[in-house]
Amino acid sequence: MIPHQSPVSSMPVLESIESPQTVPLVFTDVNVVPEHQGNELEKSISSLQGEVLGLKSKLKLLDEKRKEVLNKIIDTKGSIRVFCRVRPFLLTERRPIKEPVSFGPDNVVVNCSGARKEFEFDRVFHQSATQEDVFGEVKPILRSALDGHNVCVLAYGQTGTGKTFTMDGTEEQPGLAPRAIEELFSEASLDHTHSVTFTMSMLEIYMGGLKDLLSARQSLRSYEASTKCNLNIQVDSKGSVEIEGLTEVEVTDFAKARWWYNKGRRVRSTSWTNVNEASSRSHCLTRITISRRGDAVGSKTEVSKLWMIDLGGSERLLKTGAIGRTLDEGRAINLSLSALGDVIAALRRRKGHVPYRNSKLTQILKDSLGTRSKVLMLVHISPRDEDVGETICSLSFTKRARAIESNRGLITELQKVREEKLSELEEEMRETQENCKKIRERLQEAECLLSENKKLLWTSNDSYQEDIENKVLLPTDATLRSSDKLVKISKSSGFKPRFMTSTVASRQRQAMSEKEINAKAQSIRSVAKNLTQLSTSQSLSLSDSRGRGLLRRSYTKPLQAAANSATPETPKKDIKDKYTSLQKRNINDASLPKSKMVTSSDPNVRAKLCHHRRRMSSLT
Ligand SMILES: Nc1ncnc2c1ncn2[C@@H]1O[C@H](COP(=O)(O)OP(=O)(O)OP(=O)(O)O)[C@@H](O)[C@H]1O
Repeated sequence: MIPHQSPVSSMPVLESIESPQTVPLVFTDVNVVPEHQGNELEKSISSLQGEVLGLKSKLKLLDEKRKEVLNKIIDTKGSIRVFCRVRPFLLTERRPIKEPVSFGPDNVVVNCSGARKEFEFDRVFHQSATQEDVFGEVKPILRSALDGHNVCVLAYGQTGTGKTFTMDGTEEQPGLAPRAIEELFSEASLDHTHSVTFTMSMLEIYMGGLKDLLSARQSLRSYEASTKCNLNIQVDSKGSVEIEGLTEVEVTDFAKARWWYNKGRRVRSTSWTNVNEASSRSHCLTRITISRRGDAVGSKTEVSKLWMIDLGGSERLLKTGAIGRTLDEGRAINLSLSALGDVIAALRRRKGHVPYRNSKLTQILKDSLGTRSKVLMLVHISPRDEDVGETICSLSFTKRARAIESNRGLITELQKVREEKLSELEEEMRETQENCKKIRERLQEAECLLSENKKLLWTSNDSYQEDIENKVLLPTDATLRSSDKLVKISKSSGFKPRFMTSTVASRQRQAMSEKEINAKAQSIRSVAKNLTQLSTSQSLSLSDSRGRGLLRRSYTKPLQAAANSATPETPKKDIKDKYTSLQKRNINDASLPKSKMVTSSDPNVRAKLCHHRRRMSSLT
């Protein structure tokens, strides 16, 4: 392995041959990179390349292991996990003397008309639980999505119990969806063996129809627009579900994803009900499609989906005071929730026939609610005594889902074995992740060093080539004095290896281009000077960025001063006259390149000139 040192510092030989004189001396080459250095660089590069390859394959193996262990953990815990979140009392709500709902870490007890009902969950989030606490439980399942599994996170519950709060959150307390998207990007950025891309879609199931929330048409925010949506649900031969015509946007970073997500949320249908001021009247589905491809040649692309679903409120229609369309919306929501319950019940009984076709919701989720996928359901309940009836309904619904993987029937002995297995797996997972982290860090270092060394080698080869081409061979003391082609230079004179300094040819080229720039800048200056006296609304374009740089340096202050002095009191006619005469001069000035001609915001004038869009202010 190559020692960790910067490429420039990989020249200890220079230090060791210091002269014993009072002024310490170091030596460097003049004409060419010493052969031994070039060889060292090449050796270092090939060794680093080997190391990078080795680390990548190690990382791949560890990643496979991590995937396997995570899968085992999720399977042991249950591929359908059900959590319960209890909403805190709102400021407007009266707190009862005896609260009807009490909870432990993994159970909820509801007291209703003297009867006591108990429900078990994988975890219960109390009123004081933060968004971060909830996200902590969702995180591992996101890793599964990146590993190629379809994942479904569903927020279920009565209207006004906090489903939207959990999924979307607020600016200060972001919910699961934005946190999950951010986590996906951060995890993907750590993956050195795969390239990962994300696309995003959002849709709403409203009154039994599908509404594309990211479509340009939806900005109309009208009901009519939604009914015009024509999205068909298709299932391919592999059982993968696709929605024909659904807008899918590629999101390259978290900021973009967040922007699209907020756009979709704004379009969602909400209306006022007795229970919630901005009640969601539909199921809102956000889909992140993850495409993951290995770096190795011939690697296949794995595609998986992460669904984040804010279900419409399950509700007793009379209680919400719904009439007219709101009543219809409530009915549609309840129908599809009941279809979802049926699907889950069928999966639980492992029945051959699963009634996916009974609602759009279950049709869409067909490939994400099955055996190979991971499901996380968050049931939301209200702490109020007025809501006890709905609370029991919601808890009973999720009890069906949980029963698919329920451990209730297991005897204590078996449960103990399961717990032990889980803690072993979790320990294995921690170790694997730790190893992955170490290898990733070393890989990053090696890749960085490799690219620096390559750059160095490339620069030195390039300089060498230039010198040969121009037949410039400087006679030096060094060539005479030393067989290893070194020359004395003072240490204090800012030592640089030969291959890091400019060559004669490049210096000549630089001098020539500077001359050219100066000439161009001279003509530009005269134009700019006149121009700034006119108006700041007029524009100038320079095709030569180097000239622009020069102009910027020399004219920043005068231009600003001129712009400031071009006060609103300056008579417009005067400006126009001056400007027109200047234009005539410039148009006739053949020496002035077209791209440097002056243009005006006046359309009549502009027609005669080149099309320049850059504003004067952009040059300052
Ligand atoms: N955990 C919580 N902490 C603080 N406020 C909450 C919490 N959960 C919900 N709320 C508040 O309760 C109100 C209702 O929540 P939200 O709109 O999320 O309910 P919902 O279940 O999505 O309702 P609907 O089904 O009608 O859309 C909101 O004002 C929300 O801010």
